Amino acid sequence: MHTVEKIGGTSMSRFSELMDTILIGDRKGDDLYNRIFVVSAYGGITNLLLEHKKTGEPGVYARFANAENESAWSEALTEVRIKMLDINRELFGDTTEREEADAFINKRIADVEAIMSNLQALCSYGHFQLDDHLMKVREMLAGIGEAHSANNSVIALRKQGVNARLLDLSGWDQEEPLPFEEMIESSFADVDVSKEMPIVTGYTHCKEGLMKTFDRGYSEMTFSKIATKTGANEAIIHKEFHLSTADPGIVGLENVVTIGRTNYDVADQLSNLGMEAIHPKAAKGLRQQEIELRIKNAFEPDHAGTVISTDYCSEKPCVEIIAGRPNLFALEIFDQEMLGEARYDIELPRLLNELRLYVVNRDSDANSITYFVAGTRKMVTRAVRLIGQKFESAEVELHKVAIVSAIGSNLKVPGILARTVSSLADAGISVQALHQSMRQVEMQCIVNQDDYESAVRALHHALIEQEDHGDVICAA
Ligand SMILES: Nc1ncnc2c1ncn2[C@@H]1O[C@H](COP(=O)(O)OP(=O)(O)O)[C@@H](O)[C@H]1O
Ligand SMILES: N[C@@H](CC(=O)OP(=O)(O)O)C(=O)O
Repeated sequence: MHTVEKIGGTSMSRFSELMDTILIGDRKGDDLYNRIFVVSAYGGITNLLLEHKKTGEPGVYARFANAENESAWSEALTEVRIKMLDINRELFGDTTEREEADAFINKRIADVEAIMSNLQALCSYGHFQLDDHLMKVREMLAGIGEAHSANNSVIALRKQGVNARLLDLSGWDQEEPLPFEEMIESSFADVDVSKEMPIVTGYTHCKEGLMKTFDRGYSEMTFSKIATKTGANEAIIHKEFHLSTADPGIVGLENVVTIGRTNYDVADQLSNLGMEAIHPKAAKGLRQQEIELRIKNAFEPDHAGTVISTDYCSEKPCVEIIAGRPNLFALEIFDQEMLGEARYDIELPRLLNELRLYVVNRDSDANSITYFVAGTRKMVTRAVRLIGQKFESAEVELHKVAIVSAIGSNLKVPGILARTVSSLADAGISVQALHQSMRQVEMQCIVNQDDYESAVRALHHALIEQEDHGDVICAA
């Protein structure tokens, strides 16, 4: 029986520590095997290759797609190359391993650069449209990030005598794309996990287009598909911290409590806020095959971590996590013609979707609707213009906001809403809007962007630190 284990990008950036914890540690001989590792690109690399996941700042792909200036994307690609070579130097120093690692990535980057230049030249002729090829470019670029980290891991592990094997699913040099499941099956066909340690790229090139169907966070799709196809005993996601009651980076490692158990419903709420405990679509396959999912701290391998299951519900009602999402835009549409008119509810989400703006939440009253969206300012400004054109009597306003949210598998705590609002008021934070749905798994407060971190700290202090949870809420 084997496990499938995903290593997130932030953890991959601390690779030498991973060698001493999850990859090798004290393991010898057979104990090293029966583990399949799926790796993400090193932290920040996919952001540079595509666009920043949270702020939307353009990377190579976004510059190429916008085609504002012909050389902007190639300068950005050079920047990524330098960054990748820096990582290689840090990992391997002046060794032959470094030469091998550098040659691999230089070749990939040179190939993709040539393809992109040729495509740009071709599309200067009116018969060829850049838009028709953008998704392929996006996939090629994304795949380089994972090929880099996976190849380096194999080089480093082999040097330590581990029989690591690179499974490059990014489709380089492949003639025809296979369907997702077939791609996984054929890649594992001749792998003996009891004697080899597969290091698999988080990006899978496939007919359906992993990027098109799942977009960012795709490595979790590869991970869950491998777990279900190979019949894993357990699926494990390794992260930089334990899944905690709040971001340790904001409230301080000494104030957070580790979450021992939670359910997929809570994980979905976290993912909506951009903290991907697990990609919601990745969770589905694992759930259906009843494969247990565990989130672990990559640097504390002996800790049981967090087990996510379908039916867990905290016995005692309590807030389990304070999560949130900064850098959102509130797009407020006021129109007295709106009363009793369903057109707005139908057309506005469609327009936002076409502009690839992610709607985190919405609220409405008799004559206004506000969407809380994530995306670039450029796209949001475009949305404002298009809404104005479509609904002539509408007045559209934009505000920079953040969402802070209290989440729990059993949130039916008496008076919780009042405690939440008064803790923010006591911290001098003005609440711009408040959401709680009848299912009571989450309570969201909209605050000004500048108040984001202090709001997370105030809620964590009031709703979690006051409770006596010890080190772990419900140890796994
Ligand atoms: N509730 C939380 N528990 C643990 N980490 C959190 C939490 N909320 C936010 N974080 C932050 O998430 C970061 C990891 O981000 P993520 O994108 O999930 O990483 P990865 O690269 O491993 O996929 C950590 O550095 C941590 O600061
Ligand atoms: N590196 C990719 C894929 C991924 O899933 O990354 P991470 O595991 O670091 O969230 C991204 O940023 O989208």
